[in-house]
Amino acid sequence: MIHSQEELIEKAILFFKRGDFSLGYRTLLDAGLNTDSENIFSKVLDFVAIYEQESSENKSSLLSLFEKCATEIRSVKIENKKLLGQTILKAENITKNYNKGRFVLGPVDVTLKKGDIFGLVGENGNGKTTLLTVLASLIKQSSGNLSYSFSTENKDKYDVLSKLVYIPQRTPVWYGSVLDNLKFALIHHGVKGNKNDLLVLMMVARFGLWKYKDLKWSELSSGYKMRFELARTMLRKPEIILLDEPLANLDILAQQIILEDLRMISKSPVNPIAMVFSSQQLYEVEKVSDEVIYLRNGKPSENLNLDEKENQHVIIEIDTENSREEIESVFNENQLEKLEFNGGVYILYFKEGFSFNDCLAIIAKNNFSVQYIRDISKSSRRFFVY
Ligand SMILES: Nc1ncnc2c1ncn2[C@@H]1O[C@H](COP(=O)(O)OP(=O)(O)OP(=O)(O)O)[C@@H](O)[C@H]1O
Repeated sequence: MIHSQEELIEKAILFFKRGDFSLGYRTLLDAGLNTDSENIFSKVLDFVAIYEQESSENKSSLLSLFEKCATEIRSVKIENKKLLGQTILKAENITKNYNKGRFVLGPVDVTLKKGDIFGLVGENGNGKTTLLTVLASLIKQSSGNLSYSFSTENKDKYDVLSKLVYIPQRTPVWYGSVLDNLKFALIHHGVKGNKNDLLVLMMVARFGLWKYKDLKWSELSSGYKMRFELARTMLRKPEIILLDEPLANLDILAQQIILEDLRMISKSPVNPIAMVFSSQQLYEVEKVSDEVIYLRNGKPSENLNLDEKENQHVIIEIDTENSREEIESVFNENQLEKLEFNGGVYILYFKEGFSFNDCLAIIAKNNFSVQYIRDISKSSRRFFVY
């Protein structure tokens, strides 16, 4: 976890030096954005123009310019307001009924702090969108309390909604170019003139839209549309972001970049944001989330703290060409408790005292052909088993 602007800049340089150029670049842009200084923005954008021109994958020739830019950013002292960890949203005993009780969400409790990133998973129709839209105050809960603690007093409902952004699964169509739309969004937020131009370009670079800034909605792929939504959202300086299926329709690389960006945004040492996002990409969700809320029939499952030690039994998911009989034959009855096959992968439940490494050793010794193996003992994946 990064706790200060200084650490963020150090990290950016380290990433770049190690050859993780894109991560270093995005981290540097985050640090630049934190300064909120037009002077710094224009210096960073000089570097951006060179970086974006560089066609080679290997950007190590730009290291000294990168470091120079980092030094400029470092010259702006930023007060550490210690916002990370402050409670910003509290939802207690929330329920929502549809169709005279045919679907009931909850009761659900959610406490979100700045810097928290929560994943929301569950099969289709289990209430993920309903919960997100209740948390976003877009629909009213049937019962329960919902409160926000933003850093400044909210004047009115519009004020609340500007600090809280909900990004729906199907984002609306917009007209004109990426750049013009972002400029317009920022004007709407009260920033005009030179600062508007610079800040928009910073955000365009930050979300990888530099080469696409003149394109229209219809010319962008799903991944870039999502990047645009994030750029537009961040211009509003939100304190809570709620995202419905941001990974839908994205290829694996785009998913990883968006997830890393969500993590970076939420864990910002200067402007940390509380975030909840729903997704069907279970493992990816678990990788970045501090907590996972798993909904089944509208109810959150208990015992889903991923760190909890309660589950001592190892459960593994394995994709292998070996047959059920072969699997059963290599584990003895003191080891394997249960074996399930859903047609795609096997789920093996082991008895207490048998570890994942014990399992790997037996599989290796017996020369199994393994396409894939994963320890799901602490994953919500185990709730998706029938
Ligand atoms: N406006 C509505 N009026 C009546 N029923 C609704 C309404 N919105 C959702 N529902 C019902 O509530 C249930 C939960 O829907 P919701 O969209 O919240 O689930 P979800 O987990 O987001 O599903 P998916 O993964 O398919 O997007 C479903 O049975 C749905 O039919």
